[in-house]
This record gives sequence, structure tokens and C-alpha cells, in this order.
Amino acid sequence: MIRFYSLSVLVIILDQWTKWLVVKNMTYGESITIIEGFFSLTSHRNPGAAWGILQGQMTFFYLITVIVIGVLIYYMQTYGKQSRYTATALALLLAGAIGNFIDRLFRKEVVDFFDFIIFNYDYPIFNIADSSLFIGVILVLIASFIDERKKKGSSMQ
Ligand SMILES: CCC[C@@H]1OC(=O)[C@@H](C)C[C@H](C)CCCCC(=O)CCC[C@@H](CC)/C=C/C=C(\COC)CC[C@@H](O)[C@@H](O)C[C@H](O)CNC1=O
Repeated sequence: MIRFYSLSVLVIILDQWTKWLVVKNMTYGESITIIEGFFSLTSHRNPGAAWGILQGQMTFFYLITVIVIGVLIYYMQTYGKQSRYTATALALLLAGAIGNFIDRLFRKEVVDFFDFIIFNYDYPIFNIADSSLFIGVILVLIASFIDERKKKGSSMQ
């Protein structure tokens, strides 16, 4: 179990370190092209949630994030032991939520820098914490699918 929390700590450190690098070494709005027309590092700030929704609603974000963190820790304690997929997914979700929470607490906005243009659509600029949340969501879906299949398989025998 503890190793899943250490995964969260590792992701949070990586998230906060990369955000610190962007804030320290790049001016706001500066963009460094990595792969022409596909991937750049752009120093961006988002006072809202995904796609900039709910700009500046910090109290709402604190409330939601504390609830999300509480639910994740509870699920980690109950379901985390059953399957390492679920535990990994929960650890990633926990890291993402905490990573952006730290930004919202101290900066009142979230630092973003991964700027992808996918099929000519300039995808919203995001960060490591968002990626961890996104991968965590995908993994939860996969884990529940695998666990479902296992249950069906055992009941068939
Ligand atoms: C990733 C969740 C967003 C993250 O939620 C958080 O912090 C959580 C812990 C707290 C929120 C207050 C509550 C969740 C709101 C739900 C939501 O938002 C549904 C989104 C779906 C999502 C599938 C998971 C799609 C993907 C989006 C993006 C990332 O794609 C990789 C674009 C990110 C850019 O708009 C970037 O500017 C965002 C900025 O960094 C602040 N980030 C947040 O608010």
C-alpha cells in the first residue's frame, strides 16, 4: 500500500518541480516549440478548471478537491488492497488532485505548460497533475472492466 502513496508523492514532486521550472525560467505566454506544429512548452496560467471553466471559483475548487482527496483515500484503504491497477489509478488521481490543489492554494491559479496541437485543434494547455488525473481516470475505467471480467469469470466456474 505504502508504495502507492510513494507513487503519489513522486508525481506531486515532479508536478511541482516542473511548474517551478516554468515559472522561474519562462515569462508568461512564452512558448518554446519542441516539435513544430505538434508540441510546444507554453507558460500558461489557468484560474479555473479544465478548459478554463469556473474561473476564480477558488472556494468551490477547495471544497471539491478536499472531497475528492477524502474519497480517494477512503477508496485507497478499502479497494486499494484488492487490485494493484485500482491502487495505481487512485494514487495517480490523488497526486493530480493534490498537485493542482497546491497551485490553487499558493498561486490562486494553476500553472500549465504542455501545449499540444492535435489534428489542428490547439488542445487546452495542461500540466503533469492533469496528466496524472487523466491517466488515473482511464486506469479506473480499465481496472473496473478487468475486475468485472474476473468476477464474471469466477462466477462462471
Ligand atoms: C484534468 C482535470 C482538470 C483538473 O482537475 C482538477 O484539478 C480537479 C482535481 C479539481 C477540479 C476543480 C474538479 C474537476 C473538474 C472536472 C473537470 O475538469 C473535468 C475534466 C475532464 C478531464 C478528464 C480527466 C479532461 C481533460 C482536460 C484537460 C487535461 O487534459 C490532460 C485540460 C486541462 C486544462 O484545461 C488545464 O488548464 C486545467 C488546469 O491545469 C486545472 N486542472 C484541473 O482543474
